[in-house]
Amino acid sequence: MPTPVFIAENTTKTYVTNEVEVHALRGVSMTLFEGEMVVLLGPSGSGKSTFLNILGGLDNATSGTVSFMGKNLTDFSESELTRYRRDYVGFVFQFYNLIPSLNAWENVALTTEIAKNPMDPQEALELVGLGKRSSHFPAEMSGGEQQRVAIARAIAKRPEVLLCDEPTGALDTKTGTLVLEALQRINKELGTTTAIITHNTAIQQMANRVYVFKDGAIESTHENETPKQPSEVAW
Ligand SMILES: Nc1ncnc2c1ncn2[C@@H]1O[C@H](COP(=O)(O)OP(=O)(O)OP(=O)(O)O)[C@@H](O)[C@H]1O
Repeated sequence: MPTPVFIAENTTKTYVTNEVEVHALRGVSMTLFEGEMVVLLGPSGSGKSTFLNILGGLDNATSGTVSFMGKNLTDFSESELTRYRRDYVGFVFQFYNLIPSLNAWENVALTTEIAKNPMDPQEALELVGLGKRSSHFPAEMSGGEQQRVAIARAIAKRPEVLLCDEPTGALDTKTGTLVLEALQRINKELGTTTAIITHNTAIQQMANRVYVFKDGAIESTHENETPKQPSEVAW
């Protein structure tokens, strides 16, 4: 039996702004298993990022429970959440958030210096196919290369989970494929449980399991018996 990493049960999230309530999540239940790659699809505003942020300890649920490896995240204090994010979670966002004045190696070293059991920054860069670019600065790299540095930075601390919010959203097909190949390689070689939010429905073909969000709930889910390689996915 695969081990559950996350178990979310009936998770809701209501944002209240100027007395207006937005029901971003209306009762999401989902189990993510160790080593899985899942894709979250759904229209804009359907709650995907809110859910991913709750899994990653960047936000908290209004009701329901979310457990990570048997521990209830909803009971964590702020300092426990900070430790959880630092030790267990890698984040990748649409925009790479690299420090322009640091080269690729130094950008990755920023996280390895505070991690418990990090890999060498060079090893992380090699995993994403940028072993030869470690002394290059962000301005000297393409968008896809910068995103791969951001992925190297996220995985260099050997996180249990990698949470990616539109990792290819700013990229063309060719560079996007390289980024997806890096994510798939990390998932396979390190066994990192990976969740990817995307608007690109073709990307679902590389996942083990797909969840489609609608209006703050999961509208449908399905499994892929044989996930495809990014290079086989036409988009
Ligand atoms: N901090 C916030 N304060 C108030 N409302 C918010 C906040 N964050 C998200 N929302 C609202 O919650 C709903 C869900 O947003 P969310 O970003 O989770 O959707 P999404 O599916 O990720 O959308 P997208 O694909 O556009 O990123 C939206 O109506 C959004 O406006």
